[in-house]
Amino acid sequence: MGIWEAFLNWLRSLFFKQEMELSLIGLQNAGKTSLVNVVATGGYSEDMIPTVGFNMRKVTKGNVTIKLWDLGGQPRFRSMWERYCRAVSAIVYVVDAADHDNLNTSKSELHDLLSKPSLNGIPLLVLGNKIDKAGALSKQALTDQMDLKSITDREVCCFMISCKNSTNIDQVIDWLVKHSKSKS
Ligand SMILES: Nc1nc2c(ncn2[C@@H]2O[C@H](COP(=O)(O)OP(=O)(O)OP(=O)(O)O)[C@@H](O)[C@H]2O)c(=O)[nH]1
Ligand SMILES: [Mg+2]
Repeated sequence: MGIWEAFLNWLRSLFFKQEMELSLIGLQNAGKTSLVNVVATGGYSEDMIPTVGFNMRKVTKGNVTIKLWDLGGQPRFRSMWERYCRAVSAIVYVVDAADHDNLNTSKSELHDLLSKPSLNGIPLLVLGNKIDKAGALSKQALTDQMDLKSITDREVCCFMISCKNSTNIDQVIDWLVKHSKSKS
């Protein structure tokens, strides 16, 4: 390519660079760290270590750089969720759609978090994970059980995914990219 074209490309990359920061929340074992791995590298493992505290990872998709805060879901880490959600463009809440015993806890933790005034209006993406498992809920059932219809003060979206089989991960990435902010 000519030098002029190269210059234009460079200029374009400056102007169209987007970035976003988001937090991954949800109970332990929901699959948050697995989702980060699938989005970042496409890799999946059964052998996961529970997240202690949090991890930060940067992932680039096209022109968008996404800074991901992957938080621990065990009860002792839940009190810090709110702090890591304050400045984000979106909250991603991961639910194990096949773990019927913990759905109620997952629902109340979500609604508790959203009741914090500091998080007013931040868009929410709810992901029902592990749909490869027999007994995983349908999207409608998850929407009902998580009482998502009662959330009316912000944008709410829900997808059913499997980190294991990479099902609907592209939809998740599309949604995230659409919610990124322009840097310039
Ligand atoms: N069958 C199935 N298992 C999954 C899927 N996604 C994650 N898992 C498994 O669920 C377990 C927990 O995954 P993690 O990603 O560590 O869960 P987490 O939400 O990060 O857990 P904490 O860090 O403790 O909050 C691991 O054994 C994963 O292999 C999926 O789509 N299908
Ligand atoms: Mg984790």
